[in-house]
Amino acid sequence: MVVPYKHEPFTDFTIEENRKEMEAALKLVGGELGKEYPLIIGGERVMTEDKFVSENPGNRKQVVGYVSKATQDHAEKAHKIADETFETWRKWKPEHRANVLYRASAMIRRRKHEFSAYLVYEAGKPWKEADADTAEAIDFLEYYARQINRLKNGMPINSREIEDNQFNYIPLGVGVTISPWNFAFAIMAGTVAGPMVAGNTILLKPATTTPVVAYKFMEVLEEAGMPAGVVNYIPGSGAEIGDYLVDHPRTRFINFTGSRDVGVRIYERAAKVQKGQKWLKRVIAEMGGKDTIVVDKEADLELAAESIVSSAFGFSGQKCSACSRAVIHEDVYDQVLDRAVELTKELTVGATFNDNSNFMGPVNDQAAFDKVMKYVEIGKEEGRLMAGGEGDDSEGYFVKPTIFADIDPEARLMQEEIFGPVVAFTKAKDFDHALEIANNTDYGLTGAVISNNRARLEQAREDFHVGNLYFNRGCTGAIVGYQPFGGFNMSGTDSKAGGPDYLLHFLQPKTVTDQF
Ligand SMILES: NC(=O)c1ccc[n+]([C@@H]2O[C@H](COP(=O)([O-])OP(=O)(O)OC[C@H]3O[C@@H](n4cnc5c(N)ncnc54)[C@H](O)[C@@H]3O)[C@@H](O)[C@H]2O)c1
Ligand SMILES: N[C@@H](CCC=O)C(=O)O
Repeated sequence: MVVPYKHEPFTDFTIEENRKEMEAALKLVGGELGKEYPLIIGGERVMTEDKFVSENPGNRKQVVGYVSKATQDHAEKAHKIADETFETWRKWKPEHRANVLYRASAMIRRRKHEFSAYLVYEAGKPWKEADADTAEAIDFLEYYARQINRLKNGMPINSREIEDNQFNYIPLGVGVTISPWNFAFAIMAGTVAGPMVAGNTILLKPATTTPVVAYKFMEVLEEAGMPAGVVNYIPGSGAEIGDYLVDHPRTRFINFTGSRDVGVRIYERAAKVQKGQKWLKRVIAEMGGKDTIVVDKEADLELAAESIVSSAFGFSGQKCSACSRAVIHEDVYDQVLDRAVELTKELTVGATFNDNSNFMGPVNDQAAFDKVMKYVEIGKEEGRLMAGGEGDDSEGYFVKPTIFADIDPEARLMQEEIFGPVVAFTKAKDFDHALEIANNTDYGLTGAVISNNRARLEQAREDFHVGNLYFNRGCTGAIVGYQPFGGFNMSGTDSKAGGPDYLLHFLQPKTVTDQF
């Protein structure tokens, strides 16, 4: 019998044995860098001339891998194979599909640090962040495998004397998973595993800067017993194959995680019924955030400063959940700001593949570096620079953790997703005003309130309009099965990854009445 779900524990790298194991994994993966990777279509390896160069963002000269780039012809072939494979995969017993995920998860757990090492090289993650990403990938596989077992017999409904009514869930068909680079393993694996275990077949288009870790995941799925053609690996550019896959009349659903602009584009395109299309496509689009921590006047101010700093600068602020706005009651504003600045100035920034002591690694690539530095310049015009404000892209893409004070709630720094280590502070005259500012964005993903006043926390529970709300802690770090994750408004369709309803997005209920 399968034991009840429990999330994968994080590794404590202050323990020497763990540190040594991670160093050994980094060495092992270091020896694998620079390889060429093919597409995987129906289990077949297809090497293309044209390749993505996946670089280490902490050392731009280091190539992590050369990854084959799918064309529209490859996408078409993969689509056909996924369509054919659906006819057999959908008939697999749900518990047998779940067994593939249990096996894959066990294999990843045994090679946990190896996967984290890929994330350190390919995404520039600090060890702790890489370890959390790998743990979350394991969690998604374990959790969704259990969830399909919960749904496999449908739901009870009523029957009259002369009939037997049954209500069951069946899969949808071929889905396209389009994943981001920032949780290059967890989100990629979760957005594949959920629909897959539900009986759908998948075309996986991973982010172009982190395709190698996705290839390693494909190898695990295959070794764990996934039949050829169930998940097809087709990295490619958004412009060349992204639109093609979204528009394809045989695409049944799109499971997207990424930026608001791309999510909205996919949503609009998928709404158009194409020639030969027999259904309305489903779109699951989890998008950006502009997340706020509110600090009340009655609050643990040390906790407030620590929560803001860790949520703003963990993984260089490159989380959709990252705190990019701190809204502080005017009575305690200066104290919280000063302490956050002090804590921020203690943080170290540098490469993480050769040094675990750096709190922050690089940002993702040149485009991310340029974007963050552009916002630093905007911030200098919109407010007071209190910490950071500098970047260095000579070896890798490093930006110092940056705090701006006294930013107007309507300013660009308070409204636009930066996706880097920049947080804007603003003053609220009372708690109502703080919530008003917190809700004043197009997004609605995460938020936190630091307060010792129960009535105000309860007020926030009702009025702070975000998909994931936290009290007296930071606003990042949702755990699969404990804090189902997804946002409101322009943060997306609120699919709640890692939640009990998630698989229903990839299933359709069918009612059968047998009259006697
Ligand atoms: N809400 C969430 O759960 C969540 C989680 C992680 C990241 N994010 C968001 O993701 C963004 C960062 O990730 P990113 O930079 O990889 O996002 P992105 O939108 O640039 O890319 C995401 C994916 O979309 C693909 N893509 C680009 N153009 C496309 C097109 N025309 N058609 C189809 N696919 C296309 C990319 O290649 C990539 O695989 C941030 O906005 C962040 O907030 C949200
Ligand atoms: N689920 C992650 C964020 C994912 C988006 O980047 C968190 O809760 O911090």
